[in-house]
Amino acid sequence: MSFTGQRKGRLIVFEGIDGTGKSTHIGHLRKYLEDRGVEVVQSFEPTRGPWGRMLRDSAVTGRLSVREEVDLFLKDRREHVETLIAPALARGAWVLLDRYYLSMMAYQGARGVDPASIRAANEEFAPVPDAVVWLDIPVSAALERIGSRGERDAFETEAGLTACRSVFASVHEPWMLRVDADAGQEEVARRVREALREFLPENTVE
Ligand SMILES: Nc1ncnc2c1ncn2[C@@H]1O[C@H](COP(=O)(O)OP(=O)(O)OP(=O)(O)O)[C@@H](O)[C@H]1O
Ligand SMILES: Cc1cn([C@H]2C[C@H](O)[C@@H](COP(=O)(O)O)O2)c(=O)[nH]c1=O
Repeated sequence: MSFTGQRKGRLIVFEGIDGTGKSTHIGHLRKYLEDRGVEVVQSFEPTRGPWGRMLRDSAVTGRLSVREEVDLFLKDRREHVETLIAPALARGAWVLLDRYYLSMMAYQGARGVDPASIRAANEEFAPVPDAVVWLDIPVSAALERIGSRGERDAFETEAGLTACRSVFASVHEPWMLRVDADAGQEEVARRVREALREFLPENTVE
């Protein structure tokens, strides 16, 4: 089975290793779209639901086994799709997500689970994105950005992030849009709009 819900809106996902600027650039894109009259629903994974909270707690209190992570991320995402993503797409909103199942391919993939089987398990119920904006920066630059905001958590080791970046790089799909995010915020925001040009209202990029 794959997702069969109505899709009048767009599903745009921001992905990348930690500290690449996903939440910053979702904010910029949201403003750009809302200024042009588009209804935007912004969300993130792991969510604030019960499964998502267990996952976030584990980043601080001690990492779960990879099987437990897979199980919890799938439960969290299923609930996210049912309660927020599918209804928003059905009514025509644009859904901007900070992480989705590409993160699971990268992060649980980096812990030894086959990324292709993770993708297949997710696509049984989760809508395939219209576009994934992969914000790419070198791991050293990401660690610098993470470092400047305080302690790193258990998901944020150098070896782990290097492995995750390789998984993102291995996804070759027309909807996987790599954006070089190792530049100032204004320039990266412009690159994001350029990458999404075909989707944007009136096809304009300013
Ligand atoms: N283009 C940029 N150049 C320099 N710094 C940036 C840029 N974009 C974001 N930052 C800064 O980098 C830090 C991380 O940004 P942000 O929280 O948006 O990243 P993120 O990808 O959402 O992180 P995480 O995945 O860890 O939640 C913040 O301090 C932000 O101000
Ligand atoms: C969706 C998803 C996320 N993760 C990891 C990736 C990050 O290290 C954390 C979330 O932290 P953020 O600062 O809120 O981005 O969760 C994962 O391992 N698998 C997933 O499916």
